[in-house]
Amino acid sequence: MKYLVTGGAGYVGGVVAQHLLEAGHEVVVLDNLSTGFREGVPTGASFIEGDIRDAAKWLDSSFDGVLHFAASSQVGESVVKPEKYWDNNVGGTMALLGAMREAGVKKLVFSSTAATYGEPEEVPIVESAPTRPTNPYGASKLAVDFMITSEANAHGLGAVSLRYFNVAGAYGKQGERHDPESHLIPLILQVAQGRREAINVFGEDYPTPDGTCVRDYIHVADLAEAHLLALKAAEPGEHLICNLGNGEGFSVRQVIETVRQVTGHPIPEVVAPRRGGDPATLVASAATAREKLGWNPSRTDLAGIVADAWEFAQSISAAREQ
Ligand SMILES: O=c1ccn([C@@H]2O[C@H](COP(=O)(O)OP(=O)(O)O[C@H]3O[C@H](CO)[C@H](O)[C@H](O)[C@H]3O)[C@@H](O)[C@H]2O)c(=O)[nH]1
Repeated sequence: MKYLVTGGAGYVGGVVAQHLLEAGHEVVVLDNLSTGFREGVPTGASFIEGDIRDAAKWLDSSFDGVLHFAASSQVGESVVKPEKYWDNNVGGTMALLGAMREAGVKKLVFSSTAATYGEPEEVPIVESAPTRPTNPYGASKLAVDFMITSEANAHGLGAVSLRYFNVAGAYGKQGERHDPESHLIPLILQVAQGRREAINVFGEDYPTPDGTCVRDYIHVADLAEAHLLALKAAEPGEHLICNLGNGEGFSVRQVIETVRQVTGHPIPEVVAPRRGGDPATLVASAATAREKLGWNPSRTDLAGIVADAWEFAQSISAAREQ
């Protein structure tokens, strides 16, 4: 099959593109390199440097489906620059859906997020939980989910939205890196590398066992496998929404301790004020993904996830020093 992967020069999109190639598919990556890296596009994929708003230039009936990752995805930035999120995530996806309709491409897998739920009433979170996003990033992704449902109902699109919890780890040459770095595991690894003195713990007075925020960390390769299963499960005229997480929560302090064990570095920590908009606990129920996609994550051990992230962090530092 031939698939368009938007955002395929980014972390998750690149890993999914790699999995598609390994499964024998033809892959065309469309990425404007605003946050992605050209070298992250897997070998064997064709690459178009371009914007999703112009997808109609390249999308034609030779494609069997689209996997859509291209988006702005920084929660903090979305609060100060909401217009960027409505424009890129909502406007961009509207253009992409229009191009798909014109070209007769009827299958879509969309990268949605746990941020669509906001502060949950109950954990683990099921897909029928209330969606009350606490920031424009989550709101823009929720708006896209609604857009996709209506496209499926009106025009027969077969779609699956995958709501990711905290994606981590690495696969092949793709790992997590942002500029500036803002995510917990890569930041702690920078401390282990001596590039940062200490890790800030954003709040230790949450209603959790050790007072720090609890998240559900999922290996990027397990996440990628769900996308290939979603392509098989997508049915014309239907929009399926599935959470992707391991169903087990780890606190910020547990993650720091795991990084100490994996890297052998002491990792000093500094308690800092809470970060705005952080829910105390986000843990997925992935029962829908297991039942409807046949998904069965196998890399659920946090130390293993951190070890893969550590190997990637070391490889990019070695490349930087050359
Ligand atoms: O220096 C840091 C960085 C993070 N944290 C804490 O570590 C946890 C994880 O933070 P991340 O920034 O790594 O991840 P988030 O849970 O905030 O974000 C994830 O979930 C969001 C939705 O809520 C978005 O989908 C986002 O892209 C995704 O990475 C949070 O409690 C955060 O407060 C710290 O204590 N110190």
